[in-house]
Amino acid sequence: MATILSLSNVSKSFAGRPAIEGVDLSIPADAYVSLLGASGSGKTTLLRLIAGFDEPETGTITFEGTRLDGRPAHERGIGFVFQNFALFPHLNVRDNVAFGLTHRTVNPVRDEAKRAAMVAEAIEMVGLKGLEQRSVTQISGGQRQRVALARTLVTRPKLVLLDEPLGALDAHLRARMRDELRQIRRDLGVTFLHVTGSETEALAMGDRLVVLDAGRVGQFAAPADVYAEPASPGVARYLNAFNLLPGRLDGTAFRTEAGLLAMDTASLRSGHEAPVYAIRHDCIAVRAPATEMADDEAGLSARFLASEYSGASVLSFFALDDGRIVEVEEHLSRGEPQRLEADARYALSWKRRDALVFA
Ligand SMILES: Nc1ncnc2c1ncn2[C@@H]1O[C@H](COP(=O)(O)OP(=O)(O)OP(=O)(O)O)[C@@H](O)[C@H]1O
Repeated sequence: MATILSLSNVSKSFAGRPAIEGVDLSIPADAYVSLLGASGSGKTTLLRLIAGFDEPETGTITFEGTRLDGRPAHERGIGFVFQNFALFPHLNVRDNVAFGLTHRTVNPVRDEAKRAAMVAEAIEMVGLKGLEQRSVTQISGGQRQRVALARTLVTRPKLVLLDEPLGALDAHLRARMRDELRQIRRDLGVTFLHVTGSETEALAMGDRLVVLDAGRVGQFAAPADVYAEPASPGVARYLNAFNLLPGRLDGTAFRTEAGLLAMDTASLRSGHEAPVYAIRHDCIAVRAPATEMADDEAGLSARFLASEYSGASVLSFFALDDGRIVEVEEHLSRGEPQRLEADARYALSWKRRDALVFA
């Protein structure tokens, strides 16, 4: 796959504190790339460096084979859509979309007929046909979001940076816009680099997923691969799908404060400073206390605290003997959820091969 954007050893700090550290990335052309990370992990800083609102202290950024060092934002040919997409309130939908084409310094489109055709095409693409004359103060949040997108797409960038573009929308609209964004991107064949703090959004939308961990690239892979095999406890934490139990290797097992966990040697991922045992929420079975474990299983005893329904699944919270909370996810498609008694003890168990042991 051809590379459209590459970053090599890019770093940026604020008042001596690193925000981005030694980032190397090759973003493929014609792809949807999600960028996930905790608050403060450097996501916005990275986008600002690519867009040209900030310059890196070290490293180089290359876009379509050309180094971007020192080149101002408006000459980079990179589009961006930010969360608080400031539209011009005194202009209607069409004029908001046309604004960027008319006023840009590089290749402004002054031919009126050509400009009108490009604007109409962009408006149609984002599904706003019929609303051209409407003031942007008289349309819904989702429609405003689409105006912001059309305003960027009309300039036909090969790369669009999106910083939490769905952040201001309600849950229902967010879900719908996810599909629309993917579809629009596919139709155009451009690259989207989409920053989100939501792991579900990142996993659902990206063909590729970058996980930023304290200013560094924690992992860059297909979402399914990151989910199945996070590269570090830090990456696993952002996915919000793993129980992470600190402890230490003890012979062929892993010792936690809450008990000894049998493990397969194939589960071991070496090279990590602070040892952590990781087991995904949806890999854990809840059984009667003192249920015998099979030879290929591991588990711990825990006290049931509470459950939370979230549509298709139930998330149950248990306390281990060291007070640590373990989460168990049960998919309702597999049948009625178990009835669990508050404060009662249960045996939590899982297949050893489903665990990852970072040590
Ligand atoms: N202009 C600035 N001046 C000083 N520090 C800054 C500035 N911009 C960002 N930072 C710091 O750099 C780090 C990374 O910030 P950044 O906004 O890139 O994170 P983020 O991952 O986008 O966070 P969020 O998800 O909360 O938006 C943070 O510690 C932040 O406080």
